[in-house]
Amino acid sequence: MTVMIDGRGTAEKIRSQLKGKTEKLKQQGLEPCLAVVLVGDDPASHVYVRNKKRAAEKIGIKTKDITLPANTTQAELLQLIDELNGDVTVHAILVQMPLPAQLDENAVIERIDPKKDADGLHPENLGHLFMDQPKALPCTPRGIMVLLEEYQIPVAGKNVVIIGRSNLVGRPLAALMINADATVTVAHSKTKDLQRVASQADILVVATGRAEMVDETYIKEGATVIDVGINRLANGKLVGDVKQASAVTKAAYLTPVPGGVGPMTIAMLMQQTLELAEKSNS
Ligand SMILES: Nc1nc2c(c(=O)[nH]1)N[C@@H](CN(C=O)c1ccc(C(=O)N[C@@H](CCC(=O)O)C(=O)O)cc1)CN2
Repeated sequence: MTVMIDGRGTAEKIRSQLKGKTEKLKQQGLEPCLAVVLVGDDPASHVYVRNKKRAAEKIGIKTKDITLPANTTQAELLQLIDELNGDVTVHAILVQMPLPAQLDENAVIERIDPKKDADGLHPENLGHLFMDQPKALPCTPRGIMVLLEEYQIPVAGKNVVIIGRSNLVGRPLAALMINADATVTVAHSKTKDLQRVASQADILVVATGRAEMVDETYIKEGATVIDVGINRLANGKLVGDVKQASAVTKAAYLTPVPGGVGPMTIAMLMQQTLELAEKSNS
């Protein structure tokens, strides 16, 4: 029988621990503050940002909300980031992705002070991760590692296959897995015989952005399957990149969608905000 990995419950547990940590910081005179920058009208981004602000509020983290129109220029956004970098009351900065097409995401991420990089996506922080000396970490990959730890799923010596090579998930997760002594394969749209590659995995992470693409033919008997996808179907139903009903015939562990990796991304963002605030004080 497949164990469904409860990301929502794990995130809730982490959030309640973070609440205590926030209270302690406040007693020391430090009020942790996360700046949340949202540009444009992408409906999913609005939902995620709202959920992030709610999570912060529940924990006691202050947010500074900046919503900009879809026609914001690169110069305007960079100027805003410069202001947030220089604002001593802001400890962490998050720019919600994706940005409208006229904006250069990499240049925006690079402008954020690495010491205020809530998403852990600045090249300096990715460099520290690749050197196995992590500082701020990308939130979704970090959340996946915490879930594996929580369910005592060993990583060292295991074959890990990650389908997807994005800067947000695939690439940093590969580094985290290598640092945890896994043998890692990163597969992508040009990978030949993907089913054969995927079915070698003890831990299969799917981040393709293609609804229910992966079924039991990609999965080794007894594997752990981590579904990073979030796709809204025409009928409004939310599904992952893994066909869950098919995956349960093979997987020993599986993350659901919703309620798996997504809530962990937000919990890790909160944890990182507190860590950055704490470090700003030392
Ligand atoms: N700056 C960033 N942008 C984006 C990131 C990121 O980590 N940093 N990741 C994704 C979106 N994302 C966070 O921003 C995110 C996506 C989904 C969830 C989540 O909790 N999903 C729920 C379902 C929510 C729904 O009803 O739609 C779930 O899976 O249970 C959290 C965060 C791209 N952009």
